[in-house]
Amino acid sequence: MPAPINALKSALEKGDVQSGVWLTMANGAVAEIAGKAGFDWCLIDAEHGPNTLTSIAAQLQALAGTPAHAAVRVPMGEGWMLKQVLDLGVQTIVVPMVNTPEQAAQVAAAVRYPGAGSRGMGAVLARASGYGEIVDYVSSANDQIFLFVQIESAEAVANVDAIAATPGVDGVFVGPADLSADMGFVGQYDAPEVLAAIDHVYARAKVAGKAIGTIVFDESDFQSQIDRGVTFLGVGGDSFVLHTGLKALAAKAP
Ligand SMILES: O=C(O)C(=O)C[C@H](O)[C@@H](O)CO
Repeated sequence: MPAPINALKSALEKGDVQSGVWLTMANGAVAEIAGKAGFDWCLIDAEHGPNTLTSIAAQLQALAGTPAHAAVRVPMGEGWMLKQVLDLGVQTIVVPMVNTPEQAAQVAAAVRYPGAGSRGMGAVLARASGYGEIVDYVSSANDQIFLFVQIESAEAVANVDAIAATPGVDGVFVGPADLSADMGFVGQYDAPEVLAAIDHVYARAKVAGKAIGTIVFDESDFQSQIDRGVTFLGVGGDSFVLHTGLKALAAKAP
């Protein structure tokens, strides 16, 4: 029995748009609600969400019972973090702050077993292999990994060709908030210089044949992102929806 097919990877490789939501509340019930809401994927954010391996595991178990594909963003591209998250069974990984091809190569190696990387062996006892049920996990896991590296600094933009060309990098994900801040336009996601940099990243990712991801919060931006080549489209976050939804409800309360 091989590793499960990564349906999100299959869809992205066909160029299908896959939209999803950021999960930052570290809560299994929230993950379950989001997973059943109709999104193609839910991303458990361990960079800006208060997530631990325990809360990530709980959300993965919750999402397993829903149609949504589970992705995880690790806090940084550290091999030990990636190993632990992969052993939980995650197959789609987003790594923030990848600025150089050397960093891209390091994280690409960390998420795949020898032959294509340096991922440590341990899954036979882990959730990833069904605690040993998936006897061919190690020999089949590499092909089901989808790695997004985040382009979210001026340095990363300057290095985008080399980063995108890195073997094992499957997609580039633009972080508008950090990119605009690093470029000197804090909070100004629509500054012309920022938009030009993002367009450059998108164009170079297309040349490299890699998937493009980003996250926007205004539904009026969704189609333009898709028109520009984004297929892994974040459309919002759990806490933001809860905040705005509860405020709207409170406004109606007698
Ligand atoms: O820099 C960004 O923008 C991202 O990487 C996405 C944010 O971290 C996410 O919290 C949505 O704003």
